[in-house]
Amino acid sequence: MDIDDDFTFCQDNALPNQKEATVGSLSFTVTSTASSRPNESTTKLVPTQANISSLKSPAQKNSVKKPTVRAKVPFEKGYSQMDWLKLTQTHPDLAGLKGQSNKRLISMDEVRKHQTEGQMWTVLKGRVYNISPYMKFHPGGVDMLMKAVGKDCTSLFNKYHAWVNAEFLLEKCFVGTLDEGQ
Ligand code: HEM
Repeated sequence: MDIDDDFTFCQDNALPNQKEATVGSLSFTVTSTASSRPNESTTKLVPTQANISSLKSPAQKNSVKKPTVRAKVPFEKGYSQMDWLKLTQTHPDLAGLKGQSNKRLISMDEVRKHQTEGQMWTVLKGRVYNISPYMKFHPGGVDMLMKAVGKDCTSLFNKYHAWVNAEFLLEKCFVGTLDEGQ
């Protein structure tokens, strides 16, 4: 509300262009307000801080997304993905088969029994792997991969990285096919 419109705002003798007038027995103080208003065209409207933020569209507000935290573990020297690929090409028996065929069915019971150093088995998408040699190469860390040992880790695997080509990475660690009928 403007000062001039506010009848509670008393400015006795404060305004210019005042004169006395009478109508019958009543007398009034007549005040001309024509020149007392500031020139509105020169008035600047400066938005407050609160207004500035409310002027932003919702799209602008949410355009900066927080990055998803990825718990990738820095690899130890000699345990990069490149080192793993080299090892898969040079090691004669990463699966630890010792001459046994990998063209056989393996029960879940047998998988559960393989939880020792050198023989850590897991099931991924119906295939059984010895992940023991891959432990220190796993970019998600040893602790995470240990959760897969002796179990079917398919859902965990898909939860963290369904896009990873494990069939290729663990090709040389393949020990057999899970016997789904058991
Ligand atoms: C068993 C076979 C597995 C293989 C071959 C494998 C392989 C990989 C690879 C290649 C990466 C790097 C992914 C990237 O750079 O985008 C990775 C990261 C990771 N893995 Fe695995 N992984 C396996 C199982 C698991 C399991 C069972 C878990 C969880 C219990 C897990 C948890 C993680 C985590 C937390 C990361 C780091 C975060 C990320 O890259 O998004 N992995 N893994």
